[in-house]
Amino acid sequence: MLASRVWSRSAPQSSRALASAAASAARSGMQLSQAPPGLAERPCAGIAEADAPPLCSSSGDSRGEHACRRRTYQRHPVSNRATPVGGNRHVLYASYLSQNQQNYRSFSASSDQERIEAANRIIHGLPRCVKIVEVGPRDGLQNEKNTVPTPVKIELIKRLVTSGLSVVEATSFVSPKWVPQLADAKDVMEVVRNITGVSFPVLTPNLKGFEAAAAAGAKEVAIFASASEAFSKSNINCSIKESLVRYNDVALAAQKREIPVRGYVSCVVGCPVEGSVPPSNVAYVAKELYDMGCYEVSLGDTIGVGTPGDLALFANPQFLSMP
Ligand SMILES: CC(C)(COP(=O)([O-])OP(=O)([O-])OC[C@H]1O[C@@H](n2cnc3c(N)ncnc32)[C@H](O)[C@@H]1OP(=O)([O-])[O-])[C@@H](O)C(=O)NCCC(=O)NCCSC(=O)C[C@@](C)(O)CC(=O)[O-]
Repeated sequence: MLASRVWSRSAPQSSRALASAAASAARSGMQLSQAPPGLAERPCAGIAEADAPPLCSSSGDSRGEHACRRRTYQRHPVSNRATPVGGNRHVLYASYLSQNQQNYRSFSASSDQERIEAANRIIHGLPRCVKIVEVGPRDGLQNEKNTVPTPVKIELIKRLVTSGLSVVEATSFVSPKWVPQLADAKDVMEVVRNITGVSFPVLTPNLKGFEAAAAAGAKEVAIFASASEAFSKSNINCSIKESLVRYNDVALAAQKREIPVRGYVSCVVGCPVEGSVPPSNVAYVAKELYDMGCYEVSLGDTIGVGTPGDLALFANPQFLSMP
C-alpha cells in the first residue's frame, strides 16, 4: 500500500512522533497534517479555541464530527481563497518542535529519572487525535494481481465504515487501461454514494475522470501530483507541469459543482526511479495544489524511505516558501 501524509489540518509534534506517524501513514493511509504559513486554520467542532491542545492531528473529514481541534490549512472546500484563523499557530508549533527536540536530546543523554521525565513530556505532547484517510479499497486494491469482484469491494468498504472510519477512499476514476483493477469505479460509487456520514473521495487524474466521478455521484475527489518528475511520468504519463495544468482543470470543474478536492503529493522524500527528491519540489507542487483550491494536501512518503529529519522539514513553518 502506498503512503500518504497530509498537510492540511493538525500540527505535528516532535520530529520522531511525526516520522512515526508518517510511517504508519505509509502503511495504513493515515494522514498527518500541518499548516503552512499563511494558510487557513480552523478549529474542530466540539472544542473551544482556548481549550485546544497546541498540536493536533486531524480526524474525520471536513464536517468536523470528531471532538478535536484541527489545525488546518483547510479553506472552504470550494473557495479559492483561504481565510486565516488563529495566525500565531505556526509560532506555537515551531517552539513546540524545538522543545521536543530538546526532550529527545535529554532522553538519549541523561539519567534514568531525566529520561523518564523527558519521555513523559514527549508522550504528553502527542497529538490528541489524527485524521485517518483509509485508502485500502483504492490504493490497496489497485495493486492486486487479480481483480477483486465489485461486491467484495463494496463489502470491504462497508466493513471499513462500520469499523468507525469516516473517510474511505473508495476507488479511482482513472484509465482502465492503466488500472484495470478499478474499472468498476462507477459500480462501486453507485452503492457507496448512498452511505451517509462518511466521505468517499475518489481519485481523478483528469477532467474525464472527474466528469465520470461526478456523474457517478462522487461528493469528493482527489487529484494526485508527484514531487518526482520520473514518478509523474510513470504514474500518470505526463510531466509535473502538465499534470498541474490538468489538475487545475479538474479543480475548476469541481469548484463549479461545489465538490471538494483533496490534493496528493507523492514521493515527497524519495522516488523509486529518481532516488532522493528535493524538498523544494515538494513545496512547489504542494503550493500549486493548494493554490488551485485543494482544501487539504497530503504529502506522501510513497515508498516509505523518510526519516524523522526528512519529515521534520515539512513541519517547518517556512516550508512552503522554499525556493
Ligand atoms: C492519467 C492517465 C489517464 C493518462 O493516461 P494516458 O494513456 O496518457 O491518457 P490518454 O489521454 O492518452 O488516454 C488513454 C486512454 O485512456 C482513456 N482515459 C483517459 N483518462 C481516463 C479516465 N480518467 N477514465 C477512464 N478512461 C480514461 C482515454 O479515453 C484513452 O482511451 P482510448 O481512447 O485509448 O480508448 C493514466 O496514466 C492513468 O489513468 N493513470 C492513473 C494511475 C493511477 O491510478 N495511479 C495511482 C497510483 S497511487 C498514487 O499516485 C499515489 C497516491 C495517490 O496514492 C499518493 C501516495 O501514496 O503518494
